[in-house]
Amino acid sequence: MTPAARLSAAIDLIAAIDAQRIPAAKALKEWGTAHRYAGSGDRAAIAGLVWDVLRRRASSAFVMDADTPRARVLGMLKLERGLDTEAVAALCDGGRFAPEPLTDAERAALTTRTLEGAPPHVAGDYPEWLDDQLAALFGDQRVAEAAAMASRAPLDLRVNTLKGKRDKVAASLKHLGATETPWSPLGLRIELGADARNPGIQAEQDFIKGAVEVQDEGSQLAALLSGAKPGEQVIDLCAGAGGKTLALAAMMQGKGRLIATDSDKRQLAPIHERLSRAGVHNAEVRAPKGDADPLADIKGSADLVLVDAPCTGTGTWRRNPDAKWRMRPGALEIRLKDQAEVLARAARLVKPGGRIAYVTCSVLPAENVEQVRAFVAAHPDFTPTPPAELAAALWDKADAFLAATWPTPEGLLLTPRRTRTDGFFISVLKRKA
Ligand SMILES: C[S@@+](CC[C@H](N)C(=O)[O-])C[C@H]1O[C@@H](n2cnc3c(N)ncnc32)[C@H](O)[C@@H]1O
Repeated sequence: MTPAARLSAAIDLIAAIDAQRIPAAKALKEWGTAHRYAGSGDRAAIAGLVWDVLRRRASSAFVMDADTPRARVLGMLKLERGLDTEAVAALCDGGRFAPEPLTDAERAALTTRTLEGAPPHVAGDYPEWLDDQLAALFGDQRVAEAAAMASRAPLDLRVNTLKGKRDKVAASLKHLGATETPWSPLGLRIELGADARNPGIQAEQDFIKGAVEVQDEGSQLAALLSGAKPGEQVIDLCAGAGGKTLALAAMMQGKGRLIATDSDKRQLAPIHERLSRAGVHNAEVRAPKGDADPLADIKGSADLVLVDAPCTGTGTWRRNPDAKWRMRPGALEIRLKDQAEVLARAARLVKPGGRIAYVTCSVLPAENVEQVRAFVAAHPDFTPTPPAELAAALWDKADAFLAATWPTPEGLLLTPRRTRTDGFFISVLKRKA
C-alpha cells in the first residue's frame, strides 16, 4: 500500500471507531481480517496512524477547526508527525486510494492555526471531566504533564537477575537498540518508531530463556521500592498476569515465601508459564475458588503485602490512548471502592512491623494520596514511609530520582514527563511493631 492509501485506511478506521463505538484494537483487528492483502508493514503503519490520532484527538480537531475523522488525521500529521502543509497535500492528492485533495479551509488551518487559546483539556488531550483533578494536582503544569502522558511510550524490559545480568542482556539486545533505562538497575529500553511494530522481543533467546521480561520502568520501580527481601513472606494480592510477582521473586533471590493471588482467576492465567520461564521456585499461586478466601489461613503474618491496586490506569494512557477517551466518571467511583477494600484486606494480612506497598498506575489524587490518607485515618497503626526513605532503594540515583518525582508525605508519584516512565504512585505503609 502507498503512504496515501494507508492514510485513507486510517481515516476509515477512525470513522468506524466513532460510528460503532468500538475499542481501537478491535477495529484494527477487524480491518486486518477484512483486508488480508495488506502486509504486516501496512498494518503496523496504519495502526501507528490510528494510535497517534487517538493520542492527539482533541488537539488535532482544534488545530483543524473541525472534529471529523479526516480533520483529526490531518491535524495529527501536523501536530504529532510534524508534517508541513505541502507534505500533507502531497499525501492527499485525490489519486486512486488516496484521500481527497485538501480544501482551502484545510490548507489554511494546516498553515496558520496553532493550539493557542485551546483550553487545557484540548491542548493536553484528555477528557474535560478530569480537568478539575489534574488541575488540583498539576496546576499550570497539567497541559505539559498530559502532553507527556499522550506521547508514545518506549518498550521497557526488566532483566531477571535469577537468569541473567543487565550488561550481558544489553549486549545481546544491542541490535534492537536496547539501552539502560534512567532509574531501574535492571531496566533496558527500546525506543519505538511511529509505526506500531513490535521489535519481536518474544523471539529473542534472552526472552525465551527467561532472562528478560517486558515491564515498564515505573512498574519495575514500584516493585523495587516495596523492599521485598530474601527470606520474607510476601503476598502479591492483585497479582494479575504477574508482572510484579516476577520482579518480587527476583528480589527475593529464591528465598522465602511468595504468594500470588487475585480476585479474578482469569487474570492469573498467564502467571504460571511466566513464573516457570523466569525460573521462580518459591512462588505459590492461589486462584480463588468460589466464595472461599484463598488466603484464609494467613492472618497478620506477612512481612510485605503488595497491593498493585485495580485503578483507572491514567498513568498508562501513553500505551493505550484509546482508554482515556473511553473512561467514564463511574469507573473511577468503582475503582475507589475496590482500592479501599483491598487495602483493608491487606491490613489484616500484615504482621506487626510489616508493610503494605500500595501501588497504582494512575496519577489521580483520589486514587493515590487521598486513598492513603483515608486508609491511615482508619488504620492508625500504619504510617507512610517518607519519600526520601523510599527513594533510598535507588542508591546513587536516590537524590536525582526523588527530585524527578512528585513526592508527598503519602508516597511518590512518577509521571511520563517527570521520570520518563508510565505514571505510577507508590506508597509503603509500615505497621507498628
Ligand atoms: C493493576 S492490575 C495487576 C497487575 C499485575 N500486578 C502486574 O504487575 O502485572 C490489578 C489487578 O487487581 C485485581 N483485583 C481487582 N479487585 C481486586 C480485589 N478486590 N482483590 C484482589 N485483586 C483484585 C484485578 O483482577 C487485576 O488483575
